[in-house]
Formats: sequence, C-alpha cells, structure tokens
Amino acid sequence: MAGERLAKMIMHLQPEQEAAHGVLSMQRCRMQGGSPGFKVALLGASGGIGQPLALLLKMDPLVSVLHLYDIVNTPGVTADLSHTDTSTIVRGFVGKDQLEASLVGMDLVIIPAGVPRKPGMTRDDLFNINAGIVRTLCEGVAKCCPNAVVHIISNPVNSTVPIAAEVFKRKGTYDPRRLIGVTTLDVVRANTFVAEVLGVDPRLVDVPVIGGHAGITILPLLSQVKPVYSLTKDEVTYLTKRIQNGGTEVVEAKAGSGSATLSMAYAAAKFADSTLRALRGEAGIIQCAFVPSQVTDLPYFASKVLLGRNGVEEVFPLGPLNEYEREGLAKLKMELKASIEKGITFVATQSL
Ligand SMILES: NC(=O)c1ccc[n+]([C@@H]2O[C@H](COP(=O)([O-])OP(=O)(O)OC[C@H]3O[C@@H](n4cnc5c(N)ncnc54)[C@H](O)[C@@H]3O)[C@@H](O)[C@H]2O)c1
Ligand SMILES: O=C(O)C[C@H](O)C(=O)O
Repeated sequence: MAGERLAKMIMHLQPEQEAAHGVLSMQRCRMQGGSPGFKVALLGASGGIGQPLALLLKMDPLVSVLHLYDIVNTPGVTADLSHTDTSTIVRGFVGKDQLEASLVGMDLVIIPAGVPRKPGMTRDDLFNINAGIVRTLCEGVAKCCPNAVVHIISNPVNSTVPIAAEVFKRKGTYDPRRLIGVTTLDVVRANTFVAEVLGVDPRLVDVPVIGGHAGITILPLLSQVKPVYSLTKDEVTYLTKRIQNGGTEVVEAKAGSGSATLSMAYAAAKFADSTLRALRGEAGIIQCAFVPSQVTDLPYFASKVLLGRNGVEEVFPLGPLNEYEREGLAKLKMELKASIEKGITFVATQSL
C-alpha cells in the first residue's frame, strides 16, 4: 500500500525532482508500462494555446502520459496541472537541453510553438521566426520518436507543414500519413458561423473547409454543409469572408496581445482526440486537415481525411464544387503554392 502511494507520487515528479528523490528510472518505466492510453508531447506548452491545450489533453482519458516542453515556464505549468485529479501523468521539460527527453517514446507530438500575429500582420509575416522553431523541433522528433504522428499548429501552417516534411525527408523518417497540419479551427469557426446564420445548434452542423490555413486559401464548401441547408448567395458571401477572416477577427479584438488561443486549444484537443481514437482502432473517423495530398496538383492541401491506426489512411477528393467554390479554388492555389514552395526552399538552404 505504501509502495503504491509512493509510486503515484513519483509519477508526478519533474525529472530534477526525481533525481533529488533518488528514484530509479527503471522503476518509473515499469510503473508506466501498465497504463492504458497514449503518450503525447506538447511543444510550446507554456503559451497561449499551450496552457489550455495542456489542460484539455490532461482531461482526455486516451492520454496516459503528457509531456510539456517549452523554452520557458514549464515547471510552473506542470506543477499546476499535476494537481488536477485525472489519471494522466504530466511531466515538464524546459529549455533545448530537455527537448529530446520530452520526445522519447511519444505516440503523438503536437506543436504550437512559435510567435503569434499582431494586428496588421499576415501569417506569412511569422515565417522568419517560426520556420526555424518548427525545423528544430522536427529534428528532435526525427531523432527521438520517428514513428509519432505530428500535429503542426505553428503558423504559417501552409509553410510549416512542408518544412516539417522536408526535415523528415532529410532525416530519412518521412511518412506522409503521420504529418498533419491542424486546420480544425477553420471547421470549428465555419460550423459556429453557419449555425448562427441558420439559427441551429452548431454541434449539429458540419462544414468541410479545404485549401490551406491563411486568408483566401481557407475555402469553406458551403454547398456541402451537413445536414443539407440552403443558404442565399449573400449568406454564402458573408460566411465565406467571415470564415477566411476568423483569425484576423480575433487578432484585432485582442489588439496586440496575441491571436486565437482558447478556440485553438479547443480545436486542437478535438483533433488530438480524433487522432488518438483512430490510432486505437476506432473506424470511420473523418476530419479536415492540411496534409500531403494528391487531390489537386499541389503537394499539400486541406481536405477531408480518414484517420486510422497509422495516422492519415485516406485523403478524400473535394467532391462536387459549385461555381463560386471553383473560382475560390482557382484563386487560392497560386498563394498556397508559393507558401508551400517557401517552406521547401527554406529547408533546402539549411544544414541539418
Ligand atoms: N493552426 C491554427 O489554426 C492556429 C491557430 C492559432 C494560433 N496558431 C499559431 O500557433 C502559434 C502559437 O500561438 P500562441 O498564441 O500559443 O503563442 P504564444 O506566444 O502565446 O505561445 C508560444 C509558445 O511557444 C514557445 N516557444 C517559442 N520558441 C520555442 C521553441 N523553440 N521551442 C519550444 N517552445 C517555444 C514560447 O515560449 C511560448 O510559450 C503561433 O504561430 C500562432 O500563429 C495556429
Ligand atoms: O490568425 C492567426 O494568426 C492565428 C490562427 O491561424 C487563427 O486562425 O486564428
């Protein structure tokens, strides 16, 4: 009984506390071996998205171990979160020397590390800082958990996903099924705004959103809303613009203190839970995501995908588009192509 109590206490210690308590790492491994669920690392865990996302992940019964990595503040965030009475084991890792330890053995790595927008900026304005951050973190993934599924949240997603892919290719660990750009927030917004116009419960609405994750590259397919509703031309124009501008709406309202964090944490937790349910073997889990793709002539594209035991099992075609959507698709491709190429070129110029 006393041993069991000690075991529980040890599970919540930080690595340095563990050393101070003289706990053997083997003992720790054996205790974790029996726990069901998945091991998830969150990189950028102290940030505006990171903290609420960490809370939501700790509440997910499918997450047995949660590693929180950031360059600052993870000891405090971890201590705080570790007092919530869910069974998930949470551990903090701070600073680049602890990156690798945070990644070893992980099944899913979620990356919201990087700077957010301020009013007047585009997501592409974040490229110079965030490209290098995503590159370094993905090098860590390639080294320490090459089989993990990776969710990229850091902007500009249209470029950071290709960056991650190029890093994995260079390191010889690339598996297109395991690399996913998170665009769930676009779907969450689309469901909310469409439901508002129709006066229905947003939980009953499902809007596919395709393309990419920036401005006009975000294309909601309002002709494919489920259940079938009819929207007027004006409603379609209003909704398309609002969904494309959703991120900017939040950036402006926050007036310099950041971009969407709570809604993003909600969306990322929803997407992580879908991924973990699929990894566990649940059938028929379909979500929109920005993935390596052959549904258009671009190498990456957001569309509906089937998640499964290996990550993305199938990327679905776009389905029938109306004229408005076909025009939107034609317009977005040029911008999306340039953002993808920018990411690929960035890695080509780096020595990894
Ligand atoms: N995909 C989406 O739909 C979506 C939605 C919202 C925000 N975002 C993006 O997510 C990113 C994070 O947004 P936020 O609001 O959480 O920002 P934030 O500044 O509040 O938090 C970012 C965190 O990343 C950490 N960080 C910086 N460099 C790091 C590194 N090298 N390794 C590990 N951690 C590092 C910071 O210390 C900070 O804690 C931004 O790029 C933002 O544009 C994407
Ligand atoms: O808009 C941003 O900069 C953050 C994010 O991409 C969003 O869509 O909210």
